[in-house]
Amino acid sequence: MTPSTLAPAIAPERSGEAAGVVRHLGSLGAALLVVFLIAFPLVVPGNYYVHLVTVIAIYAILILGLDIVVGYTGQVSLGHAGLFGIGAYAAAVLFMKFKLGIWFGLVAGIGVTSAFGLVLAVPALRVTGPYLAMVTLAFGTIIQIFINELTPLTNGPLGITLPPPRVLDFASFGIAPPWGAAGRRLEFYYLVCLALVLTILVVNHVVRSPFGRAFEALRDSPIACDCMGVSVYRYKVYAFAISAGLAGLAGALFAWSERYVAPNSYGFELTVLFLLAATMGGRKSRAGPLIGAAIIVLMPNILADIALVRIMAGVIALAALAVGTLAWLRRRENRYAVLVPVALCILFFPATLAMDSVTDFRLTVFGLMILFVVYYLPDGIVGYLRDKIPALRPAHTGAGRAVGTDGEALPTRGVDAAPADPLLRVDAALMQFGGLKALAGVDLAVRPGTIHGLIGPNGSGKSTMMNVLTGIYVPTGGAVTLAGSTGPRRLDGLTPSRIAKAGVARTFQNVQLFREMTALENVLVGLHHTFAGNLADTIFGTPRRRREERAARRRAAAILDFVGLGAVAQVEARNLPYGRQRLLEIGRALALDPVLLLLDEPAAGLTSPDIADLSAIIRKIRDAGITVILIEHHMDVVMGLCDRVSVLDFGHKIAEGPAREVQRDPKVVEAYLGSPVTDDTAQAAHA
Ligand SMILES: Nc1ncnc2c1ncn2[C@@H]1O[C@H](COP(=O)(O)OP(=O)(O)OP(=O)(O)O)[C@@H](O)[C@H]1O
Repeated sequence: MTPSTLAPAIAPERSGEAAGVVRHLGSLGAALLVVFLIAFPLVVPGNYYVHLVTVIAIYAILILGLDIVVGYTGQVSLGHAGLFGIGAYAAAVLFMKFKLGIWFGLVAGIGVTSAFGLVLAVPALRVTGPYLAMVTLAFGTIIQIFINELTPLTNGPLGITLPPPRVLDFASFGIAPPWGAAGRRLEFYYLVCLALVLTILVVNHVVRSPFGRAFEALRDSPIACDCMGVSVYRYKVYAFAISAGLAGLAGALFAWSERYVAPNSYGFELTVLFLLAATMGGRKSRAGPLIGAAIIVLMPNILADIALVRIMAGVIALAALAVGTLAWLRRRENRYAVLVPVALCILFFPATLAMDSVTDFRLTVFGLMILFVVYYLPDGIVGYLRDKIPALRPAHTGAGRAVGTDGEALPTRGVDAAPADPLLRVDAALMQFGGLKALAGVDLAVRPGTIHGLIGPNGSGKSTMMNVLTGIYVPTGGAVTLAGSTGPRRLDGLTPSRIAKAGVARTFQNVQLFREMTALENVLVGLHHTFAGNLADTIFGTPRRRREERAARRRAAAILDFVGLGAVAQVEARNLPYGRQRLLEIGRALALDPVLLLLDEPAAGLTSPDIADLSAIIRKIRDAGITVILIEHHMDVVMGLCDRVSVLDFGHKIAEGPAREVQRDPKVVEAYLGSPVTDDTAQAAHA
């Protein structure tokens, strides 16, 4: 490759050694958690504190699940308190009606809540943003009303009382419990701890799997995710169902922990608390939900003790004063921004002195905490620490893990059509936006194994054609047909993900990478179709799942090498220079094993050396047997690469043929220069 902004190797964001340290830190954290959970009731006796840790662990299970929806897929759910309530009632009703104990309750909690989660997700996840928030909020409210009104099943407002849970049923085996009454009380505590540890393991497996990558990808760019053959809707539903299952598990445990369920325990206030915990702890981490759960469980206890609140308010006020003073003395840029939070933190101290109790202002305190998190801690406590201490950043890509580069970048996928027959046919494509015909009956025939240029002035309909070919737009009229081994297949009307699976990959005019994912992970999303493993394989981390992951990583590394990005495999896409982002988009598209690759202005914004590298890569792609449609404004690129060129103008095809011939076509010259062709203008156009 020629020296260019594409070429200089970027120091990988984190060396393999550092990533190894992170993995060790993660394992160390997990080991410390296990030791803490085992030792806690032995070191700190007393039911009160054991119960406190039990509730923190139960909430953490729910928030770990909520993080999959909120942190990974970027959706908002205000319905998780409702799901928590369903889990609790599933366990409680099972006992009240059939005297079935805790184990049945846990299974029912997970099963019933996952089913409710699916019922909610299937319609709700067709909408996004505020609409999704409203639908899930309505769900939570309806569940609470139902629980209240369905008295024959739920005992209505009176609630259901449960006996102490019997985790190990020694009596059934006719043996006496080997430990005394105090030990029997701890059985439930250790069951909750086990559930928490298993939840952490399962969530780890899920988020590091193709499922987890799909969740992150759909948050970063839903359109690119669909065009990689990963159905955004389907994976949102998966995320919601997994999250609901964990909410159900937490709910069932909570019912047996409190030994009482009542409708008003699962209202809007709890939903707000869960969201506060998920955002304050820090998204996309296992530590974040634990920290968040601890905060929301301990906070009401702290707020109930006014003396403790005053001490804490005093400490916060002093810290805020120090931060504010330093910001002003050092004339930091953020000194105006910190003014309001510093003033609020300082004023909080005299306010606590004036009050006898802050319990009644609990919701106000939580509201202020949410505001604080949203404005000053958007990535939560864990996000803040990761920002300040690079060694804590996640090694979720397995950075540093040896990735073999012996994989084959582009397996030759036989061209199914005979070379003379077109691989892609577009017949009379019509795309109308109101009164505007962006495509007014365009025909196109793209021969296999060629680079077919699609050019035209701005607004002539090129990107619209790309969007029609990839299913982002359903054409108003006409047909799109792709040749295949089983005969021609109509693409118009199919979803983008189905078209992608049929073998049509694309890049975007405005780069659409999965920004928070590394280069390697971006390509792995493109390789999603190579994973046959299902959700059970993912949850249990089966040998098949591990085998597929290893093969995909080898292949992804080979693809990155193919596009010259091997050295930056572990760099997050958002941190790559623009030229490399464009190459990464091409690599990701190649991972789909396409028969047809659509490149939408790949040279836009690149320097001349970058364009030379890019042209070499596009040629290599064609030589590997992949047909390319190239939209490009750089005429030298089009002339140098394209076997045939079609020219659009105002939604009509005005010329087609070999590149050199088309360049001289008077209609083309006129379309580009905006005036009828003369000898002078023709010369100018050729230049
Ligand atoms: N979603 C849409 N809604 C309404 N009009 C649209 C939409 N998409 C494209 N158009 C219009 O269709 C016409 C063709 O746009 P298109 O983006 O396909 O042109 P283009 O040839 O790709 O232009 P450029 O080279 O600037 O990217 C333009 O007039 C554009 O405003």
